[in-house]
Amino acid sequence: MSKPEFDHARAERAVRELLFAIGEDPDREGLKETPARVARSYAEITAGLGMQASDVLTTTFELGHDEMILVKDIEVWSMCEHHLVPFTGVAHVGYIPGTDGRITGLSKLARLVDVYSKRPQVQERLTTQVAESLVELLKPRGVIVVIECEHLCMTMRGVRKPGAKTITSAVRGQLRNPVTRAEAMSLIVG
Ligand SMILES: Nc1nc2c(ncn2[C@@H]2O[C@H](COP(=O)(O)OP(=O)(O)OP(=O)(O)O)[C@@H](O)[C@H]2O)c(=O)[nH]1
Ligand SMILES: [Zn+2]
Repeated sequence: MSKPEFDHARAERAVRELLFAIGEDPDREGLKETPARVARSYAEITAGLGMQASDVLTTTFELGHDEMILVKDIEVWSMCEHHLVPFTGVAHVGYIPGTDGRITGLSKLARLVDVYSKRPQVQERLTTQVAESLVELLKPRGVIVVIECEHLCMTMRGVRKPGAKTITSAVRGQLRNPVTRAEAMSLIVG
């Protein structure tokens, strides 16, 4: 699949239109550079659209490790696809290597979260995409992904419930076993 290109000129035109729509003057001093800034900012916060999991899950090692590996508290900044405002929190990503004992670099798990969070998203899909790409690319015996986020669309507008957290999980393979799952959850919560 070819990478979608970010169209800066189009984004700038759209921001200029939006400024008109809210009754602002995009040509006034303080706003002159705003369309270009917002376009650059959107290119950055949607950069995951131009990437796929295989771009980041590159380094794998044959370590013969067959116990769970868990990276917790990975910072998440994503964008709610309904309102285009951020949702933010943490992701916990764990897996039990496959029978070949192949593992990946720890940072790659955090990069994987970035691939799927840097785009318009819903939290449920983000959670499943991270889990399923690990299943596909690492062939692990089990995977657990738990994501806890606060959605600014529920905080700064609409229902206005600051502090409300949404928790989603995706569990695959041996981590569905109640004992293994409980061990993973105790590491995440503890
Ligand atoms: N399931 C799910 N819902 C989300 C997510 N992000 C935002 N939403 C919800 O998407 C819904 C969109 O509802 P709509 O009724 O179409 O939009 P709205 O009128 O702006 O809704 P309010 O936010 O209730 O004011 C809202 O209930 C949001 O809370 C997400 O990641 N997952
Ligand atoms: Zn929203």
